[in-house]
Amino acid sequence: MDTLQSTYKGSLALLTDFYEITMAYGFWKNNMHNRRAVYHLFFRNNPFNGGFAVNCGLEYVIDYLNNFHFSDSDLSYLANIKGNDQKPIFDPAFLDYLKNLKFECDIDAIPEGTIVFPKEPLLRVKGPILQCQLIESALLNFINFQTLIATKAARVNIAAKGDPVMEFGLRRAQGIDGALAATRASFIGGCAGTSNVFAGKKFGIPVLGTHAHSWVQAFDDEMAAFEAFANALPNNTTLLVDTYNTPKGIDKAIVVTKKMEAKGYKVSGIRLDSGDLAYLSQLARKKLKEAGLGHLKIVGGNDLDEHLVASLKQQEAEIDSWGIGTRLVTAYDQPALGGVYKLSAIETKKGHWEDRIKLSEQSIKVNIPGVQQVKRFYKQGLMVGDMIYDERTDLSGRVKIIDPADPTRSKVLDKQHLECEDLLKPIFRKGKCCFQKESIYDIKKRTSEQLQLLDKTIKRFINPHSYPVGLEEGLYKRRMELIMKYKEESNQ
Ligand SMILES: Nc1ncnc2c1ncn2[C@@H]1O[C@H](COP(=O)(O)OP(=O)(O)OP(=O)(O)O)[C@@H](O)[C@H]1O
Ligand SMILES: O=P(O)(O)OC[C@H]1O[C@H](OP(=O)(O)OP(=O)(O)O)[C@H](O)[C@@H]1O
Ligand SMILES: O=C(O)c1cccnc1
Repeated sequence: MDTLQSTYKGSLALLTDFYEITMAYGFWKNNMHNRRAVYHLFFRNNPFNGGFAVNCGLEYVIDYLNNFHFSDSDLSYLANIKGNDQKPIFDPAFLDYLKNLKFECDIDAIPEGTIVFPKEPLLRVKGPILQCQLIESALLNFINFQTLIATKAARVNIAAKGDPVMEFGLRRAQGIDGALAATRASFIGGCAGTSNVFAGKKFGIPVLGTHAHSWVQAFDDEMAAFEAFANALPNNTTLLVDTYNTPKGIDKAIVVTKKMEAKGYKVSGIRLDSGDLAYLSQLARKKLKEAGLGHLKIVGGNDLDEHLVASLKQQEAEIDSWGIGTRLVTAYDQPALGGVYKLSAIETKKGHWEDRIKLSEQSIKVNIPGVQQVKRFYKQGLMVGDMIYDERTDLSGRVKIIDPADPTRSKVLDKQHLECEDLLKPIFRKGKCCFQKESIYDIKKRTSEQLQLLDKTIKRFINPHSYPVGLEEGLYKRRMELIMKYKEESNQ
């Protein structure tokens, strides 16, 4: 299914920052628009002070690029944008050029659900510079948000230790796509399903849920509310027991459940949404067991995140499944990933590429030049290090990776003895998609398999161990030489 276009019908070419279009115009005016360039999309720090991120959002990128075109109404909108002289900024011949523009870049990207780390390219775009530049903002929008939420979901699921986590975020999400994309990313990150029915239909993922406090308030008493709900949905009933008094609510749910079970129905369980979730869930479990209903599931929620879930687990809360909204879909403690898209090489003559960097006071912010690829090394079933290298480099035998932020940190990786794979896979060639779209279930499976390959010291929430990502020695030297060259030039 075409996820993006079926929601946002028509052209999305204007889903960009205005400066991308003014630069495109500048390239065209200077007859540079067909000069080939390479850009990489990457982030600099793991979100949530964690040790990893879950790559997500590529499907939106593919949909967007498969349909990339400027519609007539886009062009007439651009034709009406005026400069300081009150005259149109763009030459009509440029708008004609945009009208006939066909996307023709090569894209390589890391598949969704892959565990990724700072500095490494999640996506590489190579092609006419005007086209590479125009798509920057949309690509960052898709990948930054979904990677952030998939990572949050993975963390919550790690804390839940295999218990199902239901994503309940629609009502607190940042707008429609903030909810939709967050539901998709949460599922990929490990959630079992969503309360968002629109997203459930669109992505083909399970919809789940219980009932609200308003259901109980709508009846004269709680028992009547429970009975009415259980009778209406006898095989899909989870009763919310905390509207008035939780222990009494549990007792009433037990009475109603026993009646339903006597009639042969299967009630799912109860939900707790306030108070001390450890104490109340233990109390509920005791009461349920005493009533012979130990098999009922207890759902817990209320402003939870990975830290509270971990704490509740440590307190031996008797919670079987978790309902999590606000803090998951809004990435409450870190509202943006901060991924960037940087030019790293340009073709100056046919077949001759020149490295490009942007200097910064902070050396970590200086980007990596070249045409990058990422090689991941594995040892005894665990990921042991990632090497960013220039794909034109001949790599034979042992390779050394160096941390660009701290050259004293280096690691020798032996290509002969370690298993390894290149992470960036071909997605578009000359503007044509060459990647078989993956089902959301396969992507979710990849996340869970990849998390198994990651040492537990990297998955912990407090002071996680930092996974080794370094530059291949030759690329490290090239970057340093470029930094020195540009620094010397700017000092002259
Ligand atoms: N045993 C526990 N350990 C740590 N945190 C808990 C525990 N039980 C609940 N919490 C969390 O503490 C916070 C308490 O929220 P809050 O002060 O709003 O209380 P409440 O019970 O929801 O009250 P209200 O009835 O007003 O909604 C929530 O984020 C909840 O998930
Ligand atoms: O706490 P979150 O992680 O954000 O999870 C979603 C919340 O949304 C609902 O509350 P709300 O008060 O909106 O409605 P309700 O009457 O159904 O509880 C639900 O009860 C959860 O507490
Ligand atoms: O079904 C639920 O229990 C639910 C749905 C949305 C938000 N909070 C809870």
